[in-house]
Amino acid sequence: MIHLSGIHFIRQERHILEDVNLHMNPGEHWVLLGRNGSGKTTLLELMNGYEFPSRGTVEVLGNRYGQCDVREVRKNIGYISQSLFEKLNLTDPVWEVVATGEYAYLRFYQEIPQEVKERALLKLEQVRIPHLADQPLGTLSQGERKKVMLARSLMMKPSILIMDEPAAGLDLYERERLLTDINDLSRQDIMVVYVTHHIEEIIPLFTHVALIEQGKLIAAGRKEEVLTPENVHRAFGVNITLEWFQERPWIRVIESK
Ligand SMILES: Nc1ncnc2c1ncn2[C@@H]1O[C@H](COP(=O)(O)OP(=O)(O)OP(=O)(O)O)[C@@H](O)[C@H]1O
Repeated sequence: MIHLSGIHFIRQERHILEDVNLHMNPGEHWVLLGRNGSGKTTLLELMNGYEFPSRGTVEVLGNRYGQCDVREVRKNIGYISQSLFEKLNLTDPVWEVVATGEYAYLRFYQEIPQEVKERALLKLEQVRIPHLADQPLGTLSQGERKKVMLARSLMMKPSILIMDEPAAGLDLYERERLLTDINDLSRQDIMVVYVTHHIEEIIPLFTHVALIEQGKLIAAGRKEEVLTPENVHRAFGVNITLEWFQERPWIRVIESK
């Protein structure tokens, strides 16, 4: 599905990604985990074809970037990020914001077909906020806004859904509600790629983890094998113990004296 091979990404003489090899196959759901500035968002931008590597190849859904029409490939990729949210109009009603996801437009300039409106309402039900359909986007809580983004990205039936820190800034309650909706995606035929710095956001849906540190992959593979205290220490520079509870990893920080 997504194959990054021998990726180097150099900008302004800085080696931002160095020899990254990452292969994500059908049936897998991935978390990219690493500190601030480690290169996670850059990896997502390469997968979306918004950036091109200085060296190496990117292949998504059987299409090699540089030899295909990236815009066509993007029609199968949902992307949830803060920068996309900032482009949406806060005065638009929620159902309309969701409906625009159908065509990957930011706004409609003509009447929205009834069938598209109905599908938008269904998506809002799926993320458990049907009652907010007519409210302007700007009146929603941060957690509700993230759910709108999720519903919107599902409108075009993506094969891959890429999320860049969707739970950032949410309180515990809102974060867990959003994670429940994301976990429910296991019932659909969508590969999820999720970026975070928080280990406890690795919900049961996710099968694989890639740990990144200063542009290099420390480890990538099945989550149980990658999430060792040694690897986490290499990625975050913090000593921890890690416990699995209800299929999620939870950490305790060990103070170094
Ligand atoms: N086009 C660019 N030109 C110069 N520097 C860049 C460019 N793109 C990314 N960087 C730098 O590369 C590093 C990695 O950035 P990136 O946004 O990928 O990190 P991240 O892991 O997503 O961080 P965060 O968790 O803080 O969002 C940062 O230091 C950033 O400033």
